[in-house]
Amino acid sequence: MTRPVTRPVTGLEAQIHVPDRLDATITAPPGSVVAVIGPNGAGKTTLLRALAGLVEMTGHVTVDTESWTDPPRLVRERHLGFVFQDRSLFPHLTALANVAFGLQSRRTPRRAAEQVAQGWLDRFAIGHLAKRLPGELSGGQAQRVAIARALASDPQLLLLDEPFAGLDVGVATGLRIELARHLADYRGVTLLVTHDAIDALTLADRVLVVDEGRVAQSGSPQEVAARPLTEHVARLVGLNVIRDGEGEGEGEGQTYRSFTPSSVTVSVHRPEGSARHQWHGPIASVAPHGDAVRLLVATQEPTRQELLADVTPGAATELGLTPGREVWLSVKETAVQTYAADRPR
Ligand SMILES: Nc1ncnc2c1ncn2[C@@H]1O[C@H](COP(=O)(O)OP(=O)(O)OP(=O)(O)O)[C@@H](O)[C@H]1O
Repeated sequence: MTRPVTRPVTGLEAQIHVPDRLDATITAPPGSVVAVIGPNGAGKTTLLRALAGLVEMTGHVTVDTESWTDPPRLVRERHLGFVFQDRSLFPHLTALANVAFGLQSRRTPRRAAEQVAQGWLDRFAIGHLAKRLPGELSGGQAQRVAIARALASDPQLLLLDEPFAGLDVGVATGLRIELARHLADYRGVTLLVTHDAIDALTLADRVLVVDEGRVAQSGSPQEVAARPLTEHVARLVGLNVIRDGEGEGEGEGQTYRSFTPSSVTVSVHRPEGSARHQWHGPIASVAPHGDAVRLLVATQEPTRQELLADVTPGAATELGLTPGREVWLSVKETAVQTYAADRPR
């Protein structure tokens, strides 16, 4: 759906400070999809809620050259669509009326709003549930209504907080395809909080990594996946990453080393020689991973972090690789990628 051009479309520019919770700067051009990733409690939801006007903040939020913070606009005065984790559908309105609500509040006549709303519900395969109240829907169905509602009014800013969480795989896949189709034509800015590397890699043009209330990294999904700067992202993309010179400060100038779990050699005795990339510690967990067995090893000084190593099922049995077993890990120099952190943009 395209919106008539009534104002400049320049995207999002925001600087957000929420005491003790978040300090983040974000810019996103029109039509871009920014995946926001980071561990639990990092500040991702706070970022979205601050943009929506639901959290007290200092700084500024500018969308398509309009300031939403100076003077402060109420949530309902911000043209945004959001799906928060609690879904927050209006309990007394039917699914159809929930989706039509945003359109009507932007002066679309009721009949027309309901037609558009029905189209969205049909697209998400829940058209037959239009007359149900949220309390009569399953969690997954309510989530689809919430996503339909967020998209239907063609907002300037779309905020999706883990929209696929808790859905079964088939439904999530269908929604992803539908959402990707919609986002391809959407001229506003989308922020998508996700714990899924697939979402970040397939739906987003940019990734913003939030860690401990700060932006730890930002870049294209390919850049971030290839050169992760946080352990959390390394895990999401299935890599090991080690920060060199711990304690020497972080961010710009810091050097990182990354390598794949399959490049790690696991032995139960200290390997001969003095390989530069060698660690030692007990196995924390063992799990199947595709055709391999993936070990998580809690390495000791000086790295003191968990590293992944893939071994064949045969080797796992032969070497008795079970949790608690002490092992040595080593990696050849040629398998290690070394890079420096750029300043987060
Ligand atoms: N209403 C609140 N009042 C005070 N602190 C809060 C409030 N909501 C969240 N926090 C704190 O702010 C920090 C960031 O929380 P936030 O919900 O933004 O994290 P998140 O990255 O979205 O995490 P998750 O992935 O678990 O949803 C956490 O330390 C959290 O405990």
